[in-house]
Amino acid sequence: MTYPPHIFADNPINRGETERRDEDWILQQAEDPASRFLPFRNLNVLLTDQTPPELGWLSPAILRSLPPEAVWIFLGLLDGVAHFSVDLSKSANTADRVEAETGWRFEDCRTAGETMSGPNTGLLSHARAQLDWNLRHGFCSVCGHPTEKKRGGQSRQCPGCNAQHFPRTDPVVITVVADVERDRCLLGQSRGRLQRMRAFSALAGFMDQGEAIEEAVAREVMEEAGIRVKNVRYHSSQPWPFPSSLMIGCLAEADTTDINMDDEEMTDVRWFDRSEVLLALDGRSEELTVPGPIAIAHHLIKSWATGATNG
Ligand SMILES: NC(=O)C1=CN([C@@H]2O[C@H](COP(=O)(O)OP(=O)(O)OC[C@H]3O[C@@H](n4cnc5c(N)ncnc54)[C@H](O)[C@@H]3O)[C@@H](O)[C@H]2O)C=CC1
Repeated sequence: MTYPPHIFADNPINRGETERRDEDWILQQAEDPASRFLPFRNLNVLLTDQTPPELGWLSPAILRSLPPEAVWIFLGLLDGVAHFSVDLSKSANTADRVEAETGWRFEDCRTAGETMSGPNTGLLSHARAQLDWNLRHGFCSVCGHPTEKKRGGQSRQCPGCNAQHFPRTDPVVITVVADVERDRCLLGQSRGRLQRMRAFSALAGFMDQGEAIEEAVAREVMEEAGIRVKNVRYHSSQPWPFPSSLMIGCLAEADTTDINMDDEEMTDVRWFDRSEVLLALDGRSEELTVPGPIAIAHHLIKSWATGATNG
């Protein structure tokens, strides 16, 4: 990894690719008192009451208070110890009891990413995305039959038609476009979260099928801002588990500079001078607010503004 790891990246776990092929081994690990379970409630994660908080791991005893259909997945091994995640959404009493007995709390994962420290945010993004995928794929998309968890939740299989299903990741390109001649960069405010925060960010959008990264960047910037780009360069990437995106961070140069905004998706698109962007990164600009360090957008903007390149 050439960039200092992003929040939600740098997962320390060994995913146990060989071990997870043995379904009996997984069941044994799920009963081993040394194993650890990370509970989620409505995709909110259990966090400890430390400062900063850490992931709230429980012992396998938690499984005994859950109905047999409760969804749990094998994440992998840390120092040889099996680590799992488990869904408590349908067991409100158990979830309430866990909070009362530990003094810990279930927290929205984005907030968790902002408040935790260290590489365990990578483990959190892995656990959230994989649990969410398993919860959403209880039925076969080919024949409609209920599916079965395989390899500890790394895939699902349909006993009706034998189709195998694997977790999907949705690639999203996100780009800071520079106007090299006038030393400014292009940022936009999309409807929704950025509009509510009155913030501007790098332009982002889901990749289409049959599209290269460079093509997706050019299309998204043209769609949202009406600007043609050249010299698209990859910067770094960030897993973004809401629910299953992979942010592909890029830098590009403007080939044209007249903005023609898509006002269905965007509320504003503007060029910002480097001096204004540097102030905004420090939270000292009256004109511009940019996303915080949890977002790859922040690091792309910073790379451009400070002249730092990556790779
Ligand atoms: N970590 C970061 O720095 C940033 C992360 N993001 C994330 O990137 C993603 C895309 O960003 P935006 O385009 O602003 O998002 P958006 O969530 O506003 O999506 C735009 C449109 O794409 C469609 N869509 C939703 N899910 C899709 C999917 N899986 N595949 C294809 N199309 C889909 C929907 O019609 C939606 O209205 C979002 O998950 C957003 O949270 C966006 C900007 C910064």
